[in-house]
Amino acid sequence: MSNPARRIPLVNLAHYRSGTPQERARFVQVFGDALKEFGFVSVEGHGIEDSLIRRTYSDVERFFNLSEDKKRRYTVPGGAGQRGYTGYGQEHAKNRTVGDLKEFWHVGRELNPTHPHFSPHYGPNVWPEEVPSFKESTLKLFGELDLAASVMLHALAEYFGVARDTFSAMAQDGNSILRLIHYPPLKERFIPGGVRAAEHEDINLITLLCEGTASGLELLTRDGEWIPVDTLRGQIVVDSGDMLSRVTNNVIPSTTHRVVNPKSAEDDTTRYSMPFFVHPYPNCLLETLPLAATGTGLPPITADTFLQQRLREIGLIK
Ligand SMILES: O=C(O)CCC(=O)C(=O)O
Ligand SMILES: [Fe+2]
Repeated sequence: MSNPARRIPLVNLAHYRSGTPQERARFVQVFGDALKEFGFVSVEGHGIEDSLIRRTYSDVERFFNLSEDKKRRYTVPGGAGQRGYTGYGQEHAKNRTVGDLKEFWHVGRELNPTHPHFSPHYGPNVWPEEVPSFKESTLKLFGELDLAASVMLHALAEYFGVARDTFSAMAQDGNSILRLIHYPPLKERFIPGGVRAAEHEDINLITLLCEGTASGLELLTRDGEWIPVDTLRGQIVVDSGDMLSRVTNNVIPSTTHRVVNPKSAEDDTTRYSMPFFVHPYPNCLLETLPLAATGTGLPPITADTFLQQRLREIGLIK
């Protein structure tokens, strides 16, 4: 059952960046409470130009309109889908075997191989020669989302009353990834039993989702109710992932969400979306922070080991 009357909280990032002390404090409170209680929050005033989002979607559409043969040339062998193209049905949610009804492209951070956070597991990017502007638009969007994310992570640290860079330092020059997703109409491609994105939790710290081009995203509330998430123009939807849950000792649990299949032939249109997964640097130790939690939490693990485990569980490492 989904109840369209419930809406996730909305905050304005400009209030945190340049508002009055009261506006800043209010942002911190609403943002933190929303992640804790809902696992999702909508953010406006994020400063990312609408024209950049349009331009990126247009490049993404041009890429996915290429033939299968051309697209497959950009799959990186042995790369666990972390850069370039991953084909339709390749990824499945943890604990499922049927692949999701989507294909996607991953853009990673451009790090020099001599950088201390460079890991041979993740890099370098590849670029589709058929869409010359793809590199510029996606890297620019990557940079802007990265910046917005670090501001949000500052606010989250303030929420917990810990040093402002507690979370942002984990993600600084980290393994964040921009995922450009194409969900074709079901009448064109379908896998029996498949879902556009079966219910799952994101692996990373937080995810920033620019508005999708069609509806379908739903979240599972902490009390077990599926509700639709509107990804409106001008707003970024933010959700909490497993790594944040781990370092906060589940004070901020990760949030289960999914993208449901179109419900009618009329709704059976193409959907694009662009989640930006904020990841720590590979050697970052995910250990329980001394926040308000009780108990000691799970044993420390590096972000890299954790991610490799999860990539196996979702079928990207065979
Ligand atoms: O397409 C969307 O709106 C969400 C996709 C998603 O949840 C994911 O790729 O982890
Ligand atoms: Fe997700």
